Amino acid sequence: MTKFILILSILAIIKIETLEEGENMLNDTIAAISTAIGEGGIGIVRMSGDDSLNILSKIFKSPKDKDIKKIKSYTMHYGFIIDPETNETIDEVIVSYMKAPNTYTREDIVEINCHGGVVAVRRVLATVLNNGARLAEPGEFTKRAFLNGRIDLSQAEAVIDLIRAKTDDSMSIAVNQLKGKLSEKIESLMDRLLGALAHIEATVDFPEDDVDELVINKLNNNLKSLVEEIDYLIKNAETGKILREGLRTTIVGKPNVGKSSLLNALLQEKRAIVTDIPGTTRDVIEEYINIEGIPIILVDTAGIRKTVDVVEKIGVEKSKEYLENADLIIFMVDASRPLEGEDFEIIDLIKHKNVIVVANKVDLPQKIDFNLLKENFSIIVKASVKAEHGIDAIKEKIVDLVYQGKVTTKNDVLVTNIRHKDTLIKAKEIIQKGIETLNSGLPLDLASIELKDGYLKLGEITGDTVAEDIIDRIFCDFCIGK
Ligand SMILES: Nc1nc2c(c(=O)[nH]1)N(C=O)[C@@H](CNc1ccc(C(=O)N[C@@H](CCC(=O)O)C(=O)O)cc1)CN2
Ligand SMILES: Nc1nc2c(ncn2[C@@H]2O[C@H](COP(=O)(O)OP(=O)(O)OP(=O)(O)O)[C@@H](O)[C@H]2O)c(=O)[nH]1
Ligand SMILES: [Mg+2]
Repeated sequence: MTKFILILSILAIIKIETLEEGENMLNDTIAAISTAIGEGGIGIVRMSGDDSLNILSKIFKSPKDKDIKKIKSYTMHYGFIIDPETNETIDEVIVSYMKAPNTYTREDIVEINCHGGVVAVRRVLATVLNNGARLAEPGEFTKRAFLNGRIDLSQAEAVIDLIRAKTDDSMSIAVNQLKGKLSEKIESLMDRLLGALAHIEATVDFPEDDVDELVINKLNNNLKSLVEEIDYLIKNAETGKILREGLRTTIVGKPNVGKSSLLNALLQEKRAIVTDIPGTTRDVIEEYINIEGIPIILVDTAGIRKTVDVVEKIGVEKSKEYLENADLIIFMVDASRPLEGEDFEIIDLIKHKNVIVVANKVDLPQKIDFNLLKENFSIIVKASVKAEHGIDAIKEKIVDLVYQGKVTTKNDVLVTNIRHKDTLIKAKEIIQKGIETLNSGLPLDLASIELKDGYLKLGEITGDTVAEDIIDRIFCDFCIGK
């Protein structure tokens, strides 16, 4: 039992260390513009920290001469921001005050609602900074919410996913994560690991007993089902990543097959120029579309062919670059013509990738040899973009590829973040090693070393057991004012 207690105390120390390191920087009051700059009718300057209300009292004047230091939490007040040095009125505003600890950061928060536009908001921010606040780093408000224990790390990461969500589905996954659904799942896995550890320690404390076969079996079963659950999360993470980041989908093909026509059809607008002249598209066109909740970054490229035209040549090189980074390639061919050299060149470039072949122009007499396509690709859709035929079939194939036959409901816990996925993969490997050790005939407590490591690894997802540099890297990706 003593070792079990030792493990718990190690965990406690790790936790205290992360909190203490954070505390040094938590004393000052930070400020930033929290709304898009120069857009919209109102802009918000937000402060967080002990000094927020005091700073406000230096720069705010209410027409009714209210004592701003005595206002109640969660109330709003009308007045003016005045530069105390020059007595100049900067803006007419409404301010709100939220008293710690029931706030976004768990610190005192003051928000100044100014007139939108670039100048007003920037000058109000400058006044706040001149009177005692420090400019917040990107994500620092949310980082404080994390360091002060209101949310854990995976919840904090969900905040940025929420802001960047491109479809309703990616939004609802982020909201679930913000509400702590992923954390609950990870914590329950960690609890079960701790249970297994306790079990091992209890057994090791009675060395005179033979290690019971039953005990090992039970541990094995528990740990294997734990690994299966981790595996399930890892398997679905590919879908999760696409829902979070979007599916990079590149349309390629030789000139004039109808690539830009397909982009326009999927976008339902005349975005790209379409002509019957081969080599019409010269630059890369990138647009967002939403197919049944899946965010798609759709890329139309210059038709790939050998050309002496300098501009087109650069376009063709770019097309090839985009092929490299695509999650999915839509390879378009002209069904009214036999496959030719340029098609085969492209086939060579893409045959080992994720490809949907679209055989376009089936409204015309067909001359293409489908067997040649089938030799290299398994998904082939016949379409006539001009006759608006086959577009839905293309969308269906995309959805199938993303979900790969798996039905994930909105309430399923879905891992969307690569950091989480990588951490789960590592945790799984460590726990599997633990299972091996457990069954190797070596002393049981050797396995507990690995299981403890697995526990610490899982804790990196919620931030329970995570190094400062990882935390810094996460928050520096945030936008300013969040
Ligand atoms: N004006 C404004 N709107 C905003 C935000 C903000 O900071 N300011 N938010 C910023 O992202 C979001 C709201 N997020 C928030 C999250 C927690 C708390 C908060 O005070 N939580 C308290 C509970 C308060 C209560 O129940 O009365 C707590 O957890 O103790 C506030 C806002 C979106 N809208
Ligand atoms: N008959 C027929 N013509 C089509 C179809 N789809 C596109 N076209 C025509 O084919 C020509 C080329 O279309 P684009 O969409 O510009 O082709 P592209 O592949 O983008 O061509 P580049 O940009 O030059 O590489 C245009 O005249 C289109 O109207 C189709 O399904 N059937
Ligand atoms: Mg084109």
